[in-house]
Amino acid sequence: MRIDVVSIFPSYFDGLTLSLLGRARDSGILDLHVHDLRDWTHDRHRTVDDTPYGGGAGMVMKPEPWGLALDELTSNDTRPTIIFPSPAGEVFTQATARELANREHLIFGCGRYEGIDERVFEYAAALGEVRLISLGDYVLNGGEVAVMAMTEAIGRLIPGVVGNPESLVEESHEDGLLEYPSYTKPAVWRDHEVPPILLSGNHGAIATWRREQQLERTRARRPDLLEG
Ligand SMILES: NC(=S)c1ccno1
Repeated sequence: MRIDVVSIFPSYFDGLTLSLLGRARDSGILDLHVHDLRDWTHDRHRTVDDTPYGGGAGMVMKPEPWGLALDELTSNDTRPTIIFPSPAGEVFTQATARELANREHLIFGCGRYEGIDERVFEYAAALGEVRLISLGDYVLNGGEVAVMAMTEAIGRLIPGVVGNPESLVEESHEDGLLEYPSYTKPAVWRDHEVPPILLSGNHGAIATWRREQQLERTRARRPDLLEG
């Protein structure tokens, strides 16, 4: 999979050289490129924003640099998926991550200021599948943090990125429930004991207990996941 990220703060993504995704990039499993939107400006000040038509506070990202960036980044392929993090977008879930992990080419566009000129999304629709996606109902200062989160959630699902694919199965949201609690040595820590069932060696009983824990935690913390 190829991922292109466009931002006015490309150094935000230095963290994507570390750990699993860093190793996936080094091995060629993940072909990730981070770009500075200002590289597609042509004025002395490398301007990417201007005042909003209709008035209002703040600045809006100009369409021209985005148009040039998208033209260049989509020139070699069929129809990439072009994702813009936005509090006005669909909510990102594990199902979204699984869906997008099957794409060949993702382009992430990080908005800043009061957002990107709406015509960029209209223009991009002719170049690929456009998705406005939100991490949740809150506002960030820009899309970079959201792209870091989405890139990790998607990247870890790409075959070969995580050493043991089994570890991807029993995770929160993989089966629509929250994951069960995990424990490791010592069996007693500061008078806190590991649940005895986990020391029993009875794998059937352990599996049943873990499922019960998943349901109990989901009912308590995320009852919405059990509706419908
Ligand atoms: N909630 C999201 S993803 C966002 C992006 C920018 N501001 O909020």
